[in-house]
Amino acid sequence: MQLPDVVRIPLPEGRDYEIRIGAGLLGQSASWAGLPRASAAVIVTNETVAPLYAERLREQLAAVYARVDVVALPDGESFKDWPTLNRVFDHLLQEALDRKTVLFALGGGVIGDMTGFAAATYMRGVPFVQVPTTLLAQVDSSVGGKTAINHPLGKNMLGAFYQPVRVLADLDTLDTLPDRELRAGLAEIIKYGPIADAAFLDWIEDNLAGLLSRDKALLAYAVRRSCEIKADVVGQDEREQGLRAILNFGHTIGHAIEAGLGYGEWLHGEAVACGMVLAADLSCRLGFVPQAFVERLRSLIQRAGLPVQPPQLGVERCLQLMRVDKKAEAGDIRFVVIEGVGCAGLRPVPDDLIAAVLRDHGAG
Ligand SMILES: NC(=O)c1ccc[n+]([C@@H]2O[C@H](COP(=O)([O-])OP(=O)(O)OC[C@H]3O[C@@H](n4cnc5c(N)ncnc54)[C@H](O)[C@@H]3O)[C@@H](O)[C@H]2O)c1
Ligand SMILES: O=C(O)C(=O)C[C@@H](O)[C@H](O)[C@H](O)COP(=O)(O)O
Ligand SMILES: [Zn+2]
Repeated sequence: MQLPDVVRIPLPEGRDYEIRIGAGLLGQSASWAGLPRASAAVIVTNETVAPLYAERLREQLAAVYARVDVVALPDGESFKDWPTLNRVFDHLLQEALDRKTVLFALGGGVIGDMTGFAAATYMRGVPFVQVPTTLLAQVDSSVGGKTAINHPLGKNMLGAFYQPVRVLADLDTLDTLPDRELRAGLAEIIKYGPIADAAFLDWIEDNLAGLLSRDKALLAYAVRRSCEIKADVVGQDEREQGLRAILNFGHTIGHAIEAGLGYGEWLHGEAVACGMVLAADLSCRLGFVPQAFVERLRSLIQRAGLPVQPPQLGVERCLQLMRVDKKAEAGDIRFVVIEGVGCAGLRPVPDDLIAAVLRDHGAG
C-alpha cells in the first residue's frame, strides 16, 4: 500500500486537519480510520459520480458506521441552489439522523460546497469529510472551509466558513474526469503561481504538456503544492480578513461571468482563467507588472486550453455583477492585483479603469 502525501492545515481550537493525497485512497481502510464516531454516515454525491465511486466509498464506510446512506443530487453548477440543498436536509430529517451524523462530500466543488454548507447548518453543525473527485476540488475547493450555494444575483452568496475534519484526495478518481474538467482544474493550479509562488509558475509552464496528458506523478505534485500554498494562506487568515483574498485572483470577473451567463455555461475554472487574464491586465495598467507578464499568463492559459476572452455580457452588466462581489465595500469594486510574480494584494480599482479593460478585451 502506497502511503499518502499529507498536508496539514493549521487551525486553532483543535480544528486543524489533514489533506491526504494519493492513488487508490478511496478503497483503503486506513483512509477512514480516526474519523468521528457516529451511528450514521451520509455520502452526498451527484448522479454522475455516484455510479463511479459511491459504492466503493459506501463499502469502506460500512466497516466504520452502522448505517451508510447515499444521497445523489442532480449534476451541475445550476443545481448549487436552495431547492437542491434542501434535498439533503429532507433526507437527514426524514431519516431522523442525529447531530453526530458524518457527511461525506463525494464529488467536485459543487458537491463539496453544498455538503459543507449542509454540514455547517444541520442541527447547527455536524462533522463532514471532503472526498474531492475533480482536479479543481483536489487543488482548491475541498480545502479551507468556504462553503456556499449560489443566488441568481451573485455567486456563492449564501454560505458559511466551516472546516471539514479531513480531506481525502484519491488521484485515481481523476482517470474518469473529462478533459474539459481537467483543464478547468488547471486554472486554479495556475492561479497559485502569480499570487504566491513564482517557482511554481515556472514549474507549471515547464510541465503543462505532462499535466494535460495526465501524468500521475506531475498531477500528484501539482495537487500537493497547491494544497500546501492554500493551507498556508488559510492557516494565517481563515475568515478572509485580509491575506486570504489573494485566493480570489481572477474571481471578481470570473464570478461575474458565471452569474451573468446563468451558471453552468462556462465552468468555474474557465471563468477564473479568463478573469485572471483581465486582472493581470489591470495589474499592468496600475503599474505593478509589465505587459510581458500579462502576455506570459495569457499564453499559459491559452496553452492549457482555457478561454482568454470574456463573453459579451456588456460592460455595465459586468460592473453591476461585480458590485455584489464579496470583496466589494460600499459599492467600490476591489480586485486582487498581481504586484510582482508570486505576490498579490487587494486594491480598490476605479470603475472607469475596469470598464476600459472589459471593453478592450471584448466584454461589451
Ligand atoms: N470552496 C472553495 O474554496 C471553492 C474553490 C474553488 C471552486 N469552488 C466551487 O467549486 C465549483 C466547481 O467545482 P468543479 O470544477 O469540481 O465542478 P463540479 O463539481 O461541477 O464537477 C465538474 C463535473 O465533473 C463531474 N465529476 C466529478 N468528479 C468526476 C470524476 N472523478 N469522473 C468523472 N466526472 C466527474 C461532475 O459530476 C461535474 O459534472 C464551483 O461551484 C466553484 O464555485 C469552491
Ligand atoms: O478559498 C478561497 O478563499 C478562495 O477564494 C478560493 C476560490 O478558488 C473559490 O472559488 C472560492 O469559492 C471563492 O470564494 P468567494 O468568497 O469569492 O465566493
Ligand atoms: Zn475558484
